[in-house]
Amino acid sequence: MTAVPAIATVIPAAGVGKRMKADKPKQYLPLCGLTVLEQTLHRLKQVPALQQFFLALSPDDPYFPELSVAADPQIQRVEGGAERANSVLNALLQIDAKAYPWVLVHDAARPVVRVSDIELLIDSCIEAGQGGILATPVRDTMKRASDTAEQTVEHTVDRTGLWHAYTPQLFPTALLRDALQQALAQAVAITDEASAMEWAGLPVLLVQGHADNIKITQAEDLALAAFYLEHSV
Ligand SMILES: Nc1ccn([C@@H]2O[C@H](COP(=O)(O)OP(=O)(O)OP(=O)(O)O)[C@@H](O)[C@H]2O)c(=O)n1
Ligand SMILES: C[C@](O)(CO)[C@H](O)COP(=O)(O)O
Repeated sequence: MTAVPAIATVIPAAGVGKRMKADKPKQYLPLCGLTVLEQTLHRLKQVPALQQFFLALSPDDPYFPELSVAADPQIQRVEGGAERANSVLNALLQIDAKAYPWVLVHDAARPVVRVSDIELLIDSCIEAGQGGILATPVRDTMKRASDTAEQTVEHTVDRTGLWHAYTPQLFPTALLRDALQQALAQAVAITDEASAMEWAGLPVLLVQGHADNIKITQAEDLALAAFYLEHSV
């Protein structure tokens, strides 16, 4: 068993939740008696290797100070950015890469991630000596839409080797920070940490996790997340 080095955890939580169409950002919506964000923090804090959290919040976030976790000394607040990648980079720039040579990034909007999957990701990446992501193979037939006004199929996409990328994503801190900073400086489209590492030509492990690690994005996701929270191990 390889010794686990110190890992900093970044939680992007500065989004507005446009697709949720709710009266507040989705990370603050109620879920099984807590907020979505608190449920996510509860999962992450069950992993002994995760001791220091960098929480990216909107500068004018009025909700977080009302939560009991606002007083948690393990949580350092960081100013969120215009896009998710900017929020993550702002957090990375606050991390001492010598003190925390690895960084795990996990969406606030993914409250049902299994502790066992997080630990599988950590063990797999540290053992391999390279970063990686939780992911699951695509199970549905995938279609590419035509660019006409009506929603029609242009063609079926070969799903061989296609995976859904989830979070957490775990990488060497300095490598991710530098790759993300350079990619954003060159206006590269970055939707997850792995895409910055790929752009920089660095390896990304695919670690198969459970498909119940859903990202709360639209209204129907809340009921599914509640079901998984009440039934997941
Ligand atoms: N500028 C941003 C945008 C998003 N996020 C965070 O990144 C995670 C995944 O992003 P997404 O699901 O897209 O959240 P939103 O951007 O809030 O959703 P939408 O695109 O519907 O507005 C969420 O925890 C969100 O809070 C962030 O920290 N900073
Ligand atoms: C990071 C992520 O959750 C991996 O699937 C996803 O890319 C976030 O995308 P979003 O559009 O910011 O929700």
